[in-house]
Amino acid sequence: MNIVRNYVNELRQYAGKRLYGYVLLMLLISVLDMITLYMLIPLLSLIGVFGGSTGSLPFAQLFEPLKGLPLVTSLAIVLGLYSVLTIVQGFMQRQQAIVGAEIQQGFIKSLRLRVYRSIMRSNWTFFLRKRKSDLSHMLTTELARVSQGTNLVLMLATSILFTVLQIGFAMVISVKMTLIVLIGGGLLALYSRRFVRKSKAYGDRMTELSQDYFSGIQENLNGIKDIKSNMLEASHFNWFRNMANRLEYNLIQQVRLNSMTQLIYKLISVVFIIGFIVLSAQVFQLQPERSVLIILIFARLWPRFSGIQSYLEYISALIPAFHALSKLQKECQQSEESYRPVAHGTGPVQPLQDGIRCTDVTFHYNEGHAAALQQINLFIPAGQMTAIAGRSGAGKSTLIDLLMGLMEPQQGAVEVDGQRLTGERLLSWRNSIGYVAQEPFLFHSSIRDNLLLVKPDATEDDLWEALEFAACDEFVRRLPEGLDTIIGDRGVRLSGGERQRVVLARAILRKPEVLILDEATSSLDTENEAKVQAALDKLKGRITLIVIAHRLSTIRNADQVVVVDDGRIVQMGEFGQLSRETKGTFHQLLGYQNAAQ
Ligand SMILES: Nc1ncnc2c1ncn2[C@@H]1O[C@H](COP(=O)(O)OP(=O)(O)OP(=O)(O)O)[C@@H](O)[C@H]1O
Repeated sequence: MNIVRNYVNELRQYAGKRLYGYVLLMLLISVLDMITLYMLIPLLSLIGVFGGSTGSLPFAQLFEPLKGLPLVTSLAIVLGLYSVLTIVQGFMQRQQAIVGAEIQQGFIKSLRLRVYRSIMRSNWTFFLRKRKSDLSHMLTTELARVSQGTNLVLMLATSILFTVLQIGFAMVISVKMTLIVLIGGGLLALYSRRFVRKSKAYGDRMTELSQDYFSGIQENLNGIKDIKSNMLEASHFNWFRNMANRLEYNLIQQVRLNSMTQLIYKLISVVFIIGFIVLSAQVFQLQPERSVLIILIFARLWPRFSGIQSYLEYISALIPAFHALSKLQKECQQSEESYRPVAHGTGPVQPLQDGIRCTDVTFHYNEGHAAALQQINLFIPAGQMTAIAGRSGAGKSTLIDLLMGLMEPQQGAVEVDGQRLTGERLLSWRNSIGYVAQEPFLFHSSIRDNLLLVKPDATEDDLWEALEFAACDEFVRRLPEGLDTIIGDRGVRLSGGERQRVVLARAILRKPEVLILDEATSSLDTENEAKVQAALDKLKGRITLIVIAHRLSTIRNADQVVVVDDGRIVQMGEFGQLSRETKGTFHQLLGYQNAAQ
């Protein structure tokens, strides 16, 4: 129930005055509806039905003047009035539809922006916990369901208002008859609550199923090369078919439920109408014009009434989507970065003076699981090159992530120039870093756009200087449109080595205080690696370099090599010195590599 209240509150807060405008239009349309309905009686009376009498109806005196007029004139007046009212009502309905759509779309846009902003402001640990496909699912399918729900809520409100007004009108015609209908309707609504609950259960199931469907498709498409090369198409198609069957089953069950309640309402409406006619004529002995009017009212009201039930069921099925989005926003808020993000290039930058220090740092990805890093004590001096080496899974990338302030250690501290990495200091620290990840990421856009992303005001010369640094100027010149060549989805049209070099150029373009390379040259051939190596050597002393390298030859010139094994620092020192420690891990790693070459 809370979630419904939250939803309505959010909708009210967003729509503000427009919501009142919408309600006012609803009210006017319903009133006009009643008037046009009421006008049918004098019309029928004029053509001789009810023996020309409407005297027993409320407001009947309004039609008295018509009686003295010739039939054609009075008919023309009534029909003219009827047409004008219907046309005005039509215009109002159009306006109501537009305002409704504005409220619905505007609300969804604001929700979409809020959810996406919350996701963007979340810290790295949040993304480690979440499946990316779940986030895409929230921003697409679940938002679309909430949008659909918003439309239904507005329609439900319209139906409720219409129903209340028509019931009020019916009361004026016959209190007893209306009370009978109300009691019947009330009992039916009570009985129908079970259908609403069942529909909510289908909605919950739909959220789960569509989440699995979405993540499955995304994973399969990401791994399509493996699937094809290992002939796994058939088993993946089976998974897909199974998923499609479950989605189909769930939706059909929901429609079965909804159509069942509609059928019950229809059957009951037949009983009501028959009972009504018998009661009005035989028991309450209503005048024919009153009977016709009240039957007309309820005949039109009943579909609305059953519509309310139908809306309630569909809305209940869509509530889980809003719940899931609210939960996601809450999670994001709990994982919010300690600083407010700023536009790229506008944030503070603080030069690294002394260095980065880790004191007794211990980090677990999951509570209760083995630590990925334990008791790390390390100092990375400013302006020097520090290399991190170790076996696969030793904890090198985890250490880098902690140094960048992407994650916080559960024990110990990471300090930059003696300051903890929180709030403004974290912002200025991140702003000072150029980072090249293991799997370099490029947008589907031109090379120029990919570079300008980090420094929009870079000149042509700046761009080429960065490309030259990363040893990719030659291959970019050879591309059909040079810098303006569009590179495919995540840069797939470039080779692994070319991608790495463009990303390195992008990182260097910012002229960062600290350059962090996580196996950033692993896909380069020997010639290009030597070029990048020479360029990095030139940077020594000017910026702080932190490098993870599998190929140990690339860190020969490092000022300091840190060897990590099983989450601990096992050796630390200068390259030559470590290679001479014959019992050490580093010597072993060197031995494996020499043997492999
Ligand atoms: N997101 C994660 N959740 C849980 N455990 C993780 C996660 N990322 C890494 N680990 C674990 O932490 C340990 C260190 O991983 P890390 O990626 O830091 O190693 P690495 O030395 O960089 O390895 P590689 O050279 O293969 O990239 C590994 O045991 C790994 O399984």
